[in-house]
Amino acid sequence: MKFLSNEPRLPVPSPLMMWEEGSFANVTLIDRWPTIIRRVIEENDFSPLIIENLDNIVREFPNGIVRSLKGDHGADLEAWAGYIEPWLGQRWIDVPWLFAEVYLYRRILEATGYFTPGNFQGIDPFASQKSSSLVKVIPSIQAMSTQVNRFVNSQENRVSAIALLYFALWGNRIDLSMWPEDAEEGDRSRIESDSQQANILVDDTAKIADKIAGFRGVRIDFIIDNAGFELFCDLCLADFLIDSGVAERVYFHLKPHPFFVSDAMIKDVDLTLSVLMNNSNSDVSSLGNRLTEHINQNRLICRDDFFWTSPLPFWEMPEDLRGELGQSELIFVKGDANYRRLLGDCQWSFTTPFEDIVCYFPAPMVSLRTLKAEIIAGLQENQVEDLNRRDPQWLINGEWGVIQFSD
Ligand SMILES: O=P(O)(O)OC[C@H]1O[C@](O)(CO)[C@@H](O)[C@@H]1O
Repeated sequence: MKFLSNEPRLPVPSPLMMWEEGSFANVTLIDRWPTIIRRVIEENDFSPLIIENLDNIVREFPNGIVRSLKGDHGADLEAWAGYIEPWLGQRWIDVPWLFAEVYLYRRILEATGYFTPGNFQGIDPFASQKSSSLVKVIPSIQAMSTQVNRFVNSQENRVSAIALLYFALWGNRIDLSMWPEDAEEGDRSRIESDSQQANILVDDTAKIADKIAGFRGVRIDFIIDNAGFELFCDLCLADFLIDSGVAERVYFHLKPHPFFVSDAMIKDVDLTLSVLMNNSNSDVSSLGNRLTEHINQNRLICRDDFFWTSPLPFWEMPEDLRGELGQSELIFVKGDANYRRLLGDCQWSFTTPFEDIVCYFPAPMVSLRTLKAEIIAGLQENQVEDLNRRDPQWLINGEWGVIQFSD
């Protein structure tokens, strides 16, 4: 029997909070957010007033109070009045982590005048980090473009699809809110084939490849996460789906404004394509040209929507967006923050069946996510015990991934 509902099938547990000392959410509030804001100040040429606005946000952590947004001309102000209402007047440390984090990124834009007519309107405070991270991964992009062009000319569609799914997963290891592009972390775009499979905790790739094998000229969607190497990997998968005839159209759902440092907007797709097209390596430029052709022919379509930058769980998706996504045969949900929203950022037991939570999703979906928050579903009990023994940081270090399919 098909279960039809707009909500998870199980009672929803309470959300992840930030007050628990030692939790990743607490470290995020106390250490990571101030670092992110200081970096925005260093990397931009903002006015003294804007710098003061940004400094003031840092001073609010952790005991400052959640307040309404100022009338900064954002098209999302009315929606935000509703999101903030339940938490108004409460301390940052006492409100749910997901709400606080999304509110923080909106407050940064209020502080920098992103929506306000004036000198800094439309300036992406994270632009320089995004573009230097893209430059840094050019060698990986060159190596991968050669491979992708081979996939496109090969008859082995199943093998190609599986390889590209792994790339699209591990591309999510790079995330500038966690690992700034100049961090001494080694090259996170390096994808080693042995760790590709060994570190995947749930791997539904075979089921997805079977599903894709049955498609001809369908619609496929991506709820996109980071710009840079991850977006490049997503573009490679989209290119393959279109070229192989699997998809007639691929839709990319992007953020309407800067978010979580490295999240991709439509302008980041445009920038990536122009970097690819202008690269001196012919494998890279031909891939860039092909992707641009897909855009020109309306086969690769980029959309944005304020729902993607809201603090709501995905089961509160507005009806029009739900109807739109419902036309898709398969939706790739990319990255950690989107995974948190899929699960409502709640404290599910790690062994809760994934399907029992995400059954509300409007179309078959695949989550491709490396773990960067203390939330997950769909594991086996012995897996959790084993991971706790082997790698105490397994939930947050980005070294482990899931490819979880819900039909
Ligand atoms: O780019 P991603 O994969 O969505 O990750 C965003 C990161 O920011 C966080 O929200 C923490 O600040 C994590 O959940 C996640 O690691």
